[in-house]
Amino acid sequence: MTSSGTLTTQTSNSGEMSRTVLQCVIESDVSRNEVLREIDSLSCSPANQAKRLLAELAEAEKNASLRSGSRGLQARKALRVLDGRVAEAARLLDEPDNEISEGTAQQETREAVDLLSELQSQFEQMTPLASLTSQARNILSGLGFSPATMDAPFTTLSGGWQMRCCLAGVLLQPTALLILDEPTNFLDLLGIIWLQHHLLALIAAPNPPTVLLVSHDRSFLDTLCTSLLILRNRTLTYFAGNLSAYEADQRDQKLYLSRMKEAQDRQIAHMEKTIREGIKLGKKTGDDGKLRMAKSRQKKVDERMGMEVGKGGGRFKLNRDLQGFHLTNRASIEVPQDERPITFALPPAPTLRFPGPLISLENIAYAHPGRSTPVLQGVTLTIHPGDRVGILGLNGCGKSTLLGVLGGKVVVAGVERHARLRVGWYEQSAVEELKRIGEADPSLTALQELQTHDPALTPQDARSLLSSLGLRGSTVSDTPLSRLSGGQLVRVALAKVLWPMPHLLLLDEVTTHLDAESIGALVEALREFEGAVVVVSHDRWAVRGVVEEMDGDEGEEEGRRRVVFELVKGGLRVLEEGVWGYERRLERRLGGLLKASLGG
Ligand SMILES: Nc1ncnc2c1ncn2[C@@H]1O[C@H](COP(=O)(O)OP(=O)(O)OP(=O)(O)O)[C@@H](O)[C@H]1O
Repeated sequence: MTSSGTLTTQTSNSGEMSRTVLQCVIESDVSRNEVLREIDSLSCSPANQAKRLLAELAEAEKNASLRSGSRGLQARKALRVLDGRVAEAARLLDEPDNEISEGTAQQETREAVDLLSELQSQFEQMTPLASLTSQARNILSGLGFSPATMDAPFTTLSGGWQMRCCLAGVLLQPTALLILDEPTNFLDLLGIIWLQHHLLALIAAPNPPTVLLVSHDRSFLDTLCTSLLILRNRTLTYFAGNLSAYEADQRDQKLYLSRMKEAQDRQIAHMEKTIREGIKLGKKTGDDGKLRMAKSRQKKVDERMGMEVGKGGGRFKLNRDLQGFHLTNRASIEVPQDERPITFALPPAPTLRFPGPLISLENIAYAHPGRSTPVLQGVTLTIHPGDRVGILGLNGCGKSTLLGVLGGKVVVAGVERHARLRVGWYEQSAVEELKRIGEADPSLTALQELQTHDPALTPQDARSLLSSLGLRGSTVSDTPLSRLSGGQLVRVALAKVLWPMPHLLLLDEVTTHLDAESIGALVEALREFEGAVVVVSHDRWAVRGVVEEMDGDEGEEEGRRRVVFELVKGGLRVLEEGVWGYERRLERRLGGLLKASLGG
């Protein structure tokens, strides 16, 4: 059976009050449901199928040309069907058929029996419920559910966990086409790594589904994708390879074509010079040979310069590589022009009048009101100007709470700040907050919102700040906030964080609504930023890009500390092997669960 699973369509299926998470996941198997429904409709609708079948059989019984044995057999078959005893009916179907005469009644009976037989074979191919349940439990574990949460009612879950449950439902289905739209959005790194391995195993298994994946997580995309569909300027292009390969190919193509064009331009200039000289000399001396040679060269310049290599990499051939009517025999060399590149330009960080650390936390502890267990305990951390600090950790380990302490919202003992410290804090909920503001005032624009944030900000300064983050023109002054995309709202939120310019930037899951190209541009800008940056993210590529040293960095930024911490059991632990080491550790931790999720 060919079917497709989508993450989005499952939400409403899972909304019933009493069903547990596990039930929701199992029942979201659409192909299984389809077969069960059909069997159900055959056996449970006496008003149509059953009555008609029985009536036809009774009619057939009266027909002298039918042998009673055959009629009896058909009747028994139908009754089994109507009872919903599918396996029993299939066994009867395997019994040798008796002689059956032609006729409408018999024809319909035969159709019903065939249909049942087909349903039976589909049903047999379906995973038995017991193993489906254990598979569902493994998938839910991989996505971070504890056994207790699996048996809790679906409606008691938060939005993020409900989305994980829907994702589990999609992953459970046998499917020919698996469409996943930003599946990592609600996952922590452990969940992302599990999903990555689960999908890798799925596509390596016999009869793998085609997986159509939309994601802004580069590491995830690069590991999984074997080909890309690039939608740009309303045109869809195909590339055989992953995102890194595509970018490298684009760079190589551009370099190759621009070198080819430069060389050919020099050659043309030289040929034109010799043509001019040849014509001049030919006319002066009356040498027709020179004039003929100049003419032939001119023809070559006019018709034969351009692409020397065809689409397949071989010699350029007019018929194959340049179809249609053309005035020349070659395609001209088109060096791909960069589209308006996506850039983020962060204003320079202000300097502090006197030196010293920006902020120090000395053995701090914090428990949320009403909670007995502290979410932070014994945390010691010092941040100096220019530092790059990454904080990784599983969902709920306290990363946002720690940023709350650094940002001054959560007040605890043991915190010392530089007297002039200005902190810019991009909160995880920044986009949702802007959406709320936009809904409350449907005419409010990004420009107005920025000026509300700081009335001292002139419209020109607000425009130039938004423009440095990639928002320009009528998008900032005419389009209401409520109509901006998630990526555009991230830019508005960042503009608010960057004004007035902070010494310390706290970024909590800033990549969530950005596309891969924008994330690349933001990472690039953050690498250049002179102030200190603390980044919390489940995006391995982004944390690596902002915090860790890259080739060619050495010696460039003396004194800049780069460190990645894991926040675990309330405390910070330095990840000596950085993001890479953490990823490997999580893989080891997932161990058997990775094998179990595919029933292996
Ligand atoms: N205002 C609050 N009152 C009570 N508990 C809270 C509050 N805010 C957060 N918590 C709890 O504190 C713990 C840490 O939450 P926090 O948001 O800091 O984690 P996190 O590591 O940032 O999670 P995530 O990766 O999901 O963003 C969680 O168990 C959370 O439920």
